[in-house]
Amino acid sequence: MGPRAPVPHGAAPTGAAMRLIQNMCTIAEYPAPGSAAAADYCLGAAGRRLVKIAVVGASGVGKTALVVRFLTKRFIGDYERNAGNLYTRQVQIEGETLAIQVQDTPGIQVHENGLSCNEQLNRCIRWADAVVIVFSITDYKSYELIGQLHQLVQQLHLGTRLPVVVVANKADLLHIKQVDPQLGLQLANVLGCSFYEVSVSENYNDVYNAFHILCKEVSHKQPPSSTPEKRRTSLIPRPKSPNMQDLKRRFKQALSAKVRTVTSV
Ligand SMILES: Nc1nc2c(ncn2[C@@H]2O[C@H](COP(=O)(O)OP(=O)(O)OP(=O)(O)O)[C@@H](O)[C@H]2O)c(=O)[nH]1
Repeated sequence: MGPRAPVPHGAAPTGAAMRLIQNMCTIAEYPAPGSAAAADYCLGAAGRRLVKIAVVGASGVGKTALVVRFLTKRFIGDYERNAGNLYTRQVQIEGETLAIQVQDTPGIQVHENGLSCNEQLNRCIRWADAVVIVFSITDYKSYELIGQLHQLVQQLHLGTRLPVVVVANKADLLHIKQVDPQLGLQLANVLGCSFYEVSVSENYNDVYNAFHILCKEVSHKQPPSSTPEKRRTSLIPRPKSPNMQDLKRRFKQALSAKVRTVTSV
């Protein structure tokens, strides 16, 4: 068995989930921006391009289950309430291996006067290259939150169109459905987001596809030429072009020396 994942402060996935996920830390443990450790995080040992994804949504919609399913292909039914863990894995996108980091975020509570958006959530969204907004088809309030969360993403990324996918989870619980997944699709279309209806408990492929499409969108937005490897090669100094004046002068000197030698014979 590999090394145990560090146990984060506060609540976390159950022991079973923890043992499945090797490469994990909490937001608090994330290296400070600009530090050497952060640079390692950004590229990984192999210098791969990095895609950072934040998973947001109301409490209990299945965010942790979704992330764990994506990372391990397993559904682990029971999680303690989440304090915000960061997970990493690699994915193949169009022949390129990308390092991806997935940030699970604490569930949002809805109050009469709006969202309880703490600074931790804002920080996660600011940090992300792409966002998964999750709602549950068994919870109408979680559906109503989508618009506000999308707005928050836009506010925190002014001037950029961040790739966002809306995920309607718990598709297996049709008997207690409160939201028709069609509504989710319509809203996603209006917001210009991709949409997936999934059952984290019953299907891995849909979960994988939702993350895959985000990675693809991000990778298209960050052309490979911006990778540090490429930038490094462009920093290698080009040989200086020969100075023509200098060459001419030296040629003349050599010529006159030869003439002198010939005349002295
Ligand atoms: N039937 C069913 N249950 C699910 C599905 N996805 C998640 N669950 C269950 O829903 C409950 C909540 O899942 P979590 O992953 O903890 O939800 P969360 O959004 O991370 O919750 P917070 O940590 O409070 O934000 C758990 O009991 C899961 O087993 C699903 O697709 N189908």
